Amino acid sequence: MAKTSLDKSKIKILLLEGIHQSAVDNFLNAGYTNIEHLSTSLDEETLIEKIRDVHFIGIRSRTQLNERVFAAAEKLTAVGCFCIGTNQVDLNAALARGIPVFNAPYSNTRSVAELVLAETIMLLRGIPEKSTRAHEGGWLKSAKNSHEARGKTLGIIGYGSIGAQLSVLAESVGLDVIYYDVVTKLAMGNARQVGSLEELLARADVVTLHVPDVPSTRWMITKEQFALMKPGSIFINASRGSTVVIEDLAEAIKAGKLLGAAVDVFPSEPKSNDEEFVSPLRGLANVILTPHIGGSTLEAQENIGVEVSEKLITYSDNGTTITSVNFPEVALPAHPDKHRLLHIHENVPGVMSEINRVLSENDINISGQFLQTNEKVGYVVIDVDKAYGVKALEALKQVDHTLRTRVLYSETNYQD
Ligand SMILES: NC(=O)C1=CN([C@@H]2O[C@H](COP(=O)(O)OP(=O)(O)OC[C@H]3O[C@@H](n4cnc5c(N)ncnc54)[C@H](O)[C@@H]3O)[C@@H](O)[C@H]2O)C=CC1
Ligand SMILES: O=C(O)C(=O)COP(=O)(O)O
Repeated sequence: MAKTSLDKSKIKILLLEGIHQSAVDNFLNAGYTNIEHLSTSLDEETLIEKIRDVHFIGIRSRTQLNERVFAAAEKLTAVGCFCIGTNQVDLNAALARGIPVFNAPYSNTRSVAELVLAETIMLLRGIPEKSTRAHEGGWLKSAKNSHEARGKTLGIIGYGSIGAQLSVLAESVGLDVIYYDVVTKLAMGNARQVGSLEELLARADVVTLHVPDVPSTRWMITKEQFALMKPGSIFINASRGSTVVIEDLAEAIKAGKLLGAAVDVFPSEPKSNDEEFVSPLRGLANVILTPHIGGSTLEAQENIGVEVSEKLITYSDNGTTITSVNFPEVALPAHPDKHRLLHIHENVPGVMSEINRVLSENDINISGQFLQTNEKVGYVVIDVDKAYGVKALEALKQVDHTLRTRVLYSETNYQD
């Protein structure tokens, strides 16, 4: 088993928001036993207190890791977002402290695509309203405003992992698919990319959003965009609540411009299942409201638990940062007979020569070196002979612009 600089039982892991047990099992199997596993998110003050002695934190979309939280997280080594979105994490604050952030870019995409296809069909048939009326003792048997999906046009905004999968599923029930993306994307099946958002809005019977929360998508759908949509069309958002002006959506539905909507994500979401959900969409007919559960299936959550815990374990055991969303990516081989030094520094000229100088001045023999940088940070990994572990780490700590250092001891000569 790989040896880290700290005894694994001293490496504290905090998992929030009901992360799947598969993650806990994975950590335990890898020798990490100091795990706190909570079913909820934490408010900022509690999180700040708790994170002080945490080495690895696992969160989902609800926990905000901002500058204040990072400032308190003195021992934090890496962050795992057990979801796709990383907008809840101040990635620059993490990077400035030499903390890589990982996520699970694919594991819940199918769950979202299935839900959106199901909602498309339900909304085209006016099922939410008919079902609500039946529960109340009413009987809305009518074909008015009810349509088959076959031959209707589905407009997908953001043709990434979710949008592209939805495209394939949608064609299988006879929907014609068009999509708009800021990047030219390979079309699945018979889908066609359109040149502008305006064109997509004007042509689609059902519009669905699958973009990340980035500056270009903030409030990208407002009353102006609803005005461009076909009368009687349907709008779906399972991306982020920051993309749509929700009051404008409520207006478009009340005015009868849209026949229905399904919304899974909101500008403001309850912090826990005990908090009231407040929204201008509440009570509107033919509107499906779901509590941010697009990716919440047992299958997705189990896979995410495995995927992200593996990334954290690999970083802890071996230093590999492949697929990190904010950090220079380095893929590293095993180091059975060498100690491994990890040095994270500000990316300014001269740091590498300084590192090599201090190692050479201390007569430390380098047997392997790996370097990757991004705009702000450099990540260098140096394998050295087993005799030099602690000495070399101390030398590296003296280098100007150092953000963080760690040593991973040789698997054949563990020193705590
Ligand atoms: N409701 C839920 O539970 C879930 C929500 N999500 C959300 O869905 C988002 C999308 O997920 P993926 O498809 O996996 O992401 P992705 O990164 O694979 O795809 C996003 C696509 O949006 C495009 N895009 C970016 N800015 C755009 C703009 N201004 N206009 C048009 N297209 C733009 C990108 O080029 C990319 O093709 C995530 O970022 C996350 O916020 C993801 C999983 C679950
Ligand atoms: O994967 C994402 O980005 C999601 O929005 C899902 O978030 P969750 O893990 O359900 O809090």
